[in-house]
Amino acid sequence: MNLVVVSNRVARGKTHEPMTGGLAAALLPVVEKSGAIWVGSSGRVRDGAQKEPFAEIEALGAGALAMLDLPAAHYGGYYEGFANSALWPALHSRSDLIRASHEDYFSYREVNSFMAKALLRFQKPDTAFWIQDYHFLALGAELRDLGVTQPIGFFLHTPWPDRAVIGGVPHHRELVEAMLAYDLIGFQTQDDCDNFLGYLAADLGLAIENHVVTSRYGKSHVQVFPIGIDPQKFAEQSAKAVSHPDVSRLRRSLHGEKLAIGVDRLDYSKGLINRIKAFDRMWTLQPALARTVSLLQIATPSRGAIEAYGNLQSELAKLVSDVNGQHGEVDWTPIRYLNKGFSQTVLAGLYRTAQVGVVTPLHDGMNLVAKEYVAAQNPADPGVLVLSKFAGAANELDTALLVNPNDIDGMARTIATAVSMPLTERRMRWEAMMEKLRAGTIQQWFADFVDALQETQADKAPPEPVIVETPTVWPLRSAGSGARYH
Ligand SMILES: O=P(O)(O)OC[C@H]1O[C@H](O[C@H]2O[C@H](CO)[C@@H](O)[C@H](O)[C@H]2O)[C@H](O)[C@@H](O)[C@@H]1O
Ligand SMILES: O=c1ccn([C@@H]2O[C@H](COP(=O)(O)OP(=O)(O)O)[C@@H](O)[C@H]2O)c(=O)[nH]1
Repeated sequence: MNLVVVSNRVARGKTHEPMTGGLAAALLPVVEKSGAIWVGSSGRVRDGAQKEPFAEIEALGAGALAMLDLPAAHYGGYYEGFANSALWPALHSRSDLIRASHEDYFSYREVNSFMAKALLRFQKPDTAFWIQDYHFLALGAELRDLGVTQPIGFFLHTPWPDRAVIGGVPHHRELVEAMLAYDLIGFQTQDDCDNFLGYLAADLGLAIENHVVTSRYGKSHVQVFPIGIDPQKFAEQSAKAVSHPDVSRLRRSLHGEKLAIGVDRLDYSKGLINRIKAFDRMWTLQPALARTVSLLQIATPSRGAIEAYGNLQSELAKLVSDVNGQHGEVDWTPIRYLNKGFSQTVLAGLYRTAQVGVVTPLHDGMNLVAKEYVAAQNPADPGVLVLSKFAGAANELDTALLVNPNDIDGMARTIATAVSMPLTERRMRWEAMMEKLRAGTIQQWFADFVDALQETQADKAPPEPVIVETPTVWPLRSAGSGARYH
């Protein structure tokens, strides 16, 4: 099978650089090994891209990475607009933040259609397409409209909320109907899957049998595939990274004091405000914990052109400054707050240095940081994970200290409990979590999805290999080493 993976953001094979987001971080090692072609945005835009598309193509393991310049006229409306100001807030149950104009929706559909046409160049008779995430809900339908009959799968990395919330997204009905062009639709958790099926049944009046729904496109299989990490890799990296200059400088600066760590994109879904308030509350209620435990919060800038993100950045910076002003001493800073990214190698060492990992999103598809923190611990003296019950990861990491991120007092008490947890209990909880991580690796996730996508073809007539030639399908101009695709 010739696999074509598609996502808005792609990652280049450089593990010494920070990864922006879990999707790119998770896919890089597995796509690299699989020999697939990974197609996504180059992060650049181009006037007239629809007439003359431009892709930078480079080798990626046994396969290739194709990075497309997206149409300048539609990029903003697609990425900052419909994808991240309408779909993202809705998918994270923040109806209050939904902002969507008809122009943005038009741009979103234009970029989906642009991507579909670009993908035809990578199509072979035995191709299977695997589309990632909410940026491309309608890409499968666009491909079907272009005559593609090969298997097309879709995986959503975010939550799928209650049907009432989805109902608040303009054009929700046509988008969900378009999703039914996918042969396989994957979700992170059973709750997401149930919410989606609930929408199909109640809003579209569709019958669902054994997680299979039939629409004008045929059958779509709806299943759960919790994304994982490579725990072995994080364990090895973290053991090595203790001697990295950033990690050893951090350790020396602690003077034996305990450390809690948070690593998040600066996103309102991550619950950063409530987290900082919980630390504030903890130091207020238990002053003995001042100087005993501090917080290192890495908050990597994200989607800064969107108002809600800019507002969060200002609010958070002010809150951190207030809390440091309140609890700090001439020789002690309660919160080290960094707006920059680190490579995963360094992160692994930072995770291992911290006795407590705090992962407290209000809603999160999975949250790979939670899994990475666990995998990076020293088996002889593991740290404690404080984890929101609203992160997808909580389904597997159920021996973490689970918290309600809206309950600031509760979180404050739980962080204090984590700081003083005895070694035997830490080990017991950690070993149970490691077992789950070893059972659900990223390699397993990738293989399970691809196998399930192939299985969806069992009840179909063998596909006619269709290579569509229409005047709207253009050749890609390319740069780099992969000209073999053109
Ligand atoms: O590409 P950006 O706009 O910079 O955003 C970064 C990514 O954020 C989201 O990541 C999700 O995927 C993770 C892996 O499955 C999951 O653990 C996390 O809960 C999700 O939030 C987004 O879904 C990606 O498309 C973005 O690339
Ligand atoms: O400075 C940083 C911060 C984060 N990450 C990576 O970014 C990903 C974040 O994924 P997660 O699922 O936690 O959240 P997302 O940002 O995708 O919503 C993880 O793999 C982290 O290791 C990184 O490489 N450097």
